[in-house]
Amino acid sequence: MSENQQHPALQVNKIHVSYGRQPVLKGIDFCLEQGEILCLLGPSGCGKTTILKSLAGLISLDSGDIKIKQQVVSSASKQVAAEKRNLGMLFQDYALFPHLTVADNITYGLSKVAKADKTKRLHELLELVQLYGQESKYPHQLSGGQQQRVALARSLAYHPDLLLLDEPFSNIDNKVKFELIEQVRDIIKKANVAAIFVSHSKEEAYAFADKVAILNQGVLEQVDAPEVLYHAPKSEFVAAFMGAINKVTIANLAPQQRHNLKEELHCAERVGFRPEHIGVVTSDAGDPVAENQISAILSSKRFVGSYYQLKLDTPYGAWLANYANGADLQVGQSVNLQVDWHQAIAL
Ligand SMILES: Nc1ncnc2c1ncn2[C@@H]1O[C@H](COP(=O)(O)OP(=O)(O)OP(=O)(O)O)[C@@H](O)[C@H]1O
Repeated sequence: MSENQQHPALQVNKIHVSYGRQPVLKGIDFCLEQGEILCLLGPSGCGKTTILKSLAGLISLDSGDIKIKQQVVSSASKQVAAEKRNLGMLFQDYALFPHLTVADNITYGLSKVAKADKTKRLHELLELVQLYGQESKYPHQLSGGQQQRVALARSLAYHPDLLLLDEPFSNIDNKVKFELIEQVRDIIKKANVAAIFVSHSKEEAYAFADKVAILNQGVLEQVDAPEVLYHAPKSEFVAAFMGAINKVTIANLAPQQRHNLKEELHCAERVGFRPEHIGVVTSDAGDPVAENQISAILSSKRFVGSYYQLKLDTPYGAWLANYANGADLQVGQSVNLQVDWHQAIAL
């Protein structure tokens, strides 16, 4: 095993950061392997940009430390200058030089490299970001996605140890965004560089990141693969942040519902389940309710494309359900619900 594979590319150890007397990061702790992509995700003001600035060396720490490739770059007593951290950066506005060609933009940071090596690296990078043949063009002659790939090639030019991406897809048209995300992900994987990505969008995080770190008011709630965050959130905040969730207090559940819960949930106080885990059975008012079903009234419905999102008044409160045949349902009608309790999670 090589040196790089044995040690994480990045270690963030219990960092605390304040602006004046206001604590903003409260003990953030995570690691990243070489070639791994982590997304920082959370509501506005939770501290995503502050983490990125701490990694970039633009903000000093109150305590804790940051190591890049085993070297401490930030601690309460040490601050390696931003330009000495060997970081690549990619921002939402590409920040390409409009008067320079693609080739000159890409090699901008390689001024101290010998000409032959620079040309070799340029060709490798053009190949990597699939812009061969475009090297003499100027930024305004390229699409937004192509410009972002030029910016990415520039940020990878000097083999950074860590790539920082600050909302790089937010200015890209939705129609081509996910294609670009896939391309950028492929490029980062080929370059085998560790990358930290800040985003507001769950969908971008799902498509781009290997792991997602969910932040809440300066605290890291959970770091996991997107599927784990969605299906096995460790807190109610993460559960709700990752998508709609129906909540129930177990003590209120009828015994025939409660006994379908997984055994390990029997000692939880509250459980939640996703709207896709409710089956909807239409019924006529007055029809008997089957033992495993719950009767409810449809309070609203919303067409969201491949299904309808139903809002239901149930004996346990308002729930959401996803239902394909929503066109046939009338607001105000009674329906019976069958919850897949096996999918419920502790909150
Ligand atoms: N220079 C500053 N001085 C004082 N407080 C600041 C400063 N920059 C940010 N903050 C505060 O620190 C907290 C975290 O801000 P930060 O920009 O890291 O959040 P964020 O998660 O990136 O937010 P957004 O998603 O809106 O960009 C917020 O409460 C913000 O108001």
